[in-house]
Amino acid sequence: MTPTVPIAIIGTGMAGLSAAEALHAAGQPVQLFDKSRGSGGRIASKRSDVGSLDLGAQYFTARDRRFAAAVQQWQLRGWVEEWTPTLYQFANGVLSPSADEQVRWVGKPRMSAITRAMLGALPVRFSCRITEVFRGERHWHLLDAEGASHGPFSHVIIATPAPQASTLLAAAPKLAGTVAGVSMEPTWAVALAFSEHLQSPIEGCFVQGDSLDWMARNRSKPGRDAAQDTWVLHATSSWSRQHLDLPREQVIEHLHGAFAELIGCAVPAPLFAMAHRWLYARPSSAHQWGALADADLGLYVCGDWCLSGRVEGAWLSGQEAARKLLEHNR
Ligand SMILES: Cc1cc2nc3c(=O)[nH]c(=O)nc-3n(C[C@H](O)[C@H](O)[C@H](O)COP(=O)(O)OP(=O)(O)OC[C@H]3O[C@@H](n4cnc5c(N)ncnc54)[C@H](O)[C@@H]3O)c2cc1C
Ligand SMILES: NC(=O)c1ccc[n+]([C@@H]2O[C@H](COP(=O)([O-])OP(=O)(O)OC[C@H]3O[C@@H](n4cnc5c(N)ncnc54)[C@H](O)[C@@H]3O)[C@@H](O)[C@H]2O)c1
Repeated sequence: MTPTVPIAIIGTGMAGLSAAEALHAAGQPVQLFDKSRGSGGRIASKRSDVGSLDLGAQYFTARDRRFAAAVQQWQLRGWVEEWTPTLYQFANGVLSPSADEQVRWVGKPRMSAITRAMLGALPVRFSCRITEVFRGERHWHLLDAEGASHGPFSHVIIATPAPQASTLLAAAPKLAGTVAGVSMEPTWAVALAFSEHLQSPIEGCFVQGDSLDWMARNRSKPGRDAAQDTWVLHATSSWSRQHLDLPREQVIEHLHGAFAELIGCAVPAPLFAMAHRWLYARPSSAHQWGALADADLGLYVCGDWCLSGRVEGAWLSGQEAARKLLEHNR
């Protein structure tokens, strides 16, 4: 490996940052890219007039020993805290308490605080959508949507949802074929804020319904702005797929209605409402790939969809991409 030529990492979600951290710790220079204005990907917190709202990942669990050790470090640094919501479930038309023993973690004071802290001072270019990944005589180069080229790079790690990764894999047709076979499901997310606190004990609720899948009281998480009663609602994959192009106001109206019917208390008109569409929210099925690679070429692909489709899976997949890269180039 030529230590002065950096490794390009496309995507600053949990998978890309996990790979970046591992490579940086091994003394390898990295250069990150993201099409968004900030890091985090689906670990997203939207700043709004009613405080910061976690619109993507709501919390995460740590079942793998290695991930649990990383989370322990994050906790010591104050990046994450345990969230202990009063949990409910809605199943077969019945709303009931559903407490359990599962430890659930959230970023503090917002979910995206974790990825922001992981990025630290690593070199990154935001608002830079990579459209092409190509190999020159010795090194890799990237082309962005503005037509600018970036490089040279010794290796490239693509850490995006599968449908976005497959379009960047023209240099490795076999890998591209595998990745193109992964489908991902959408999720509509809606945030609502009420000026008065709703008369409900619910802080998180797993819903088995036609349209709603999950609802959470944002202010029940540690470090959140508690002035308003803010809620985040997620629609099911199938409702989201069927209503992919519904105007945002209608998505808000529908999910607000479903929420009001379910929660069992008076629900006034929200003083704030917004909707966000996640096109590639979760893989349709889980895989056990860890990370994918054409190691001879120097191309690696990682993301939650290579494993469990959760924050933990994304972190593990990034670690695995870095491990494969370092091992192949020892
Ligand atoms: C609504 C919702 C709720 C969820 N709830 C939970 C939960 O409660 N618990 C849990 O564990 N998981 C949850 N998840 C899943 C979790 O968010 C993901 O598993 C994890 O964040 C994925 O990380 P990633 O790095 O693989 O991908 P991403 O976070 O999607 O990161 C990919 C990054 O690549 C960038 N990118 C894409 N294409 C390009 C390009 N061409 N050029 C440059 N940059 C590009 C994107 O902007 C993005 O920042 C949820 C997801 C959603 C959407
Ligand atoms: N909306 C999306 O796009 C998206 C994408 C990825 C993950 N997620 C969600 O992220 C969560 C992460 O999963 P995890 O395994 O880390 O967390 P987890 O163990 O809390 O939940 C896993 C699943 O188990 C069930 N469950 C857990 N505790 C329950 C309880 N007390 N009462 C009733 N049902 C309960 C729910 O169906 C839940 O979806 C899941 O809820 C998943 O649906 C959502």
